[in-house]
Amino acid sequence: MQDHSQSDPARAGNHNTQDPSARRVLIVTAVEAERDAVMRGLRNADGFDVIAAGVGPAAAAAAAATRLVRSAYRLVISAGIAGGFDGRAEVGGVVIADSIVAADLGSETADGFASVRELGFGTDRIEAETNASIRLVEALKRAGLPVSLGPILTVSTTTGSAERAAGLAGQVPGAAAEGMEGFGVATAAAMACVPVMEIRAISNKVGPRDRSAWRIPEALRQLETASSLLPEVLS
Ligand SMILES: O=C(O)c1cccc(C(=O)CC[C@H]2O[C@@H](n3cnc4c(=O)[nH]cnc43)[C@H](O)[C@@H]2O)c1
Repeated sequence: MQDHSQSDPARAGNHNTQDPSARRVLIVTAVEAERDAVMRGLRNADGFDVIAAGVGPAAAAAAAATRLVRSAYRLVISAGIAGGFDGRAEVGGVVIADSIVAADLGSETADGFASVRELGFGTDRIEAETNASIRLVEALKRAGLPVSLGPILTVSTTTGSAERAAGLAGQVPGAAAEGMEGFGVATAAAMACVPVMEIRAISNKVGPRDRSAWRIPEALRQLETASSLLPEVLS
């Protein structure tokens, strides 16, 4: 795990503080390029720790949980690039989660996919912090970025076919984007009773895999812009 906290030496020993004003925001990305984009956007703003946890829900959950037991946070954010569902999120746009959905956590059955919720083993959906998410959507619109609010799916295997994309869109009505870390971060946040958000800049369409069509530099710029709005939105 790469840890590039915008650290404040004064908070050493600040573990589990009861002072809400002292609590910080934890932002978890998958890779260093995403972390660096978030940090460029934040421009050394106070009160944010940004870490690159690695790809996938397990690394994201473990890294977030490790930070959450060491320090008190008022909010945790899963941030990065993602695939966008046709008609819901365009490449070069941004998606903010209203809910964070574990889209492939469950069982295949004779009748199709059954989620962990349907199987009676827990939840497949964690609601995002509503007010801050809506404020960020409004700020992104004012900044002129294409933005949508909707479910962001977490998968352990990226979608690689039109059939799978259609299946996921049918399984989760309104599905807007697909990433690989959100539900891991959200699970760690929920267990620590901390609200969560997910911010995804769209680098590619969800569907047949064509890495040459991924617009990563553009998505990282949009992630940077979205991150630059956070200090005001969360103040
Ligand atoms: O190669 C690079 O320069 C580079 C820079 C930034 C990020 C990457 C990644 O490969 C990030 C992997 C990360 O991206 C998410 N992601 C993006 N598109 C999808 C998708 O269609 N389905 C699922 N996840 C997607 C995911 O969260 C990965 O962790 C490379």
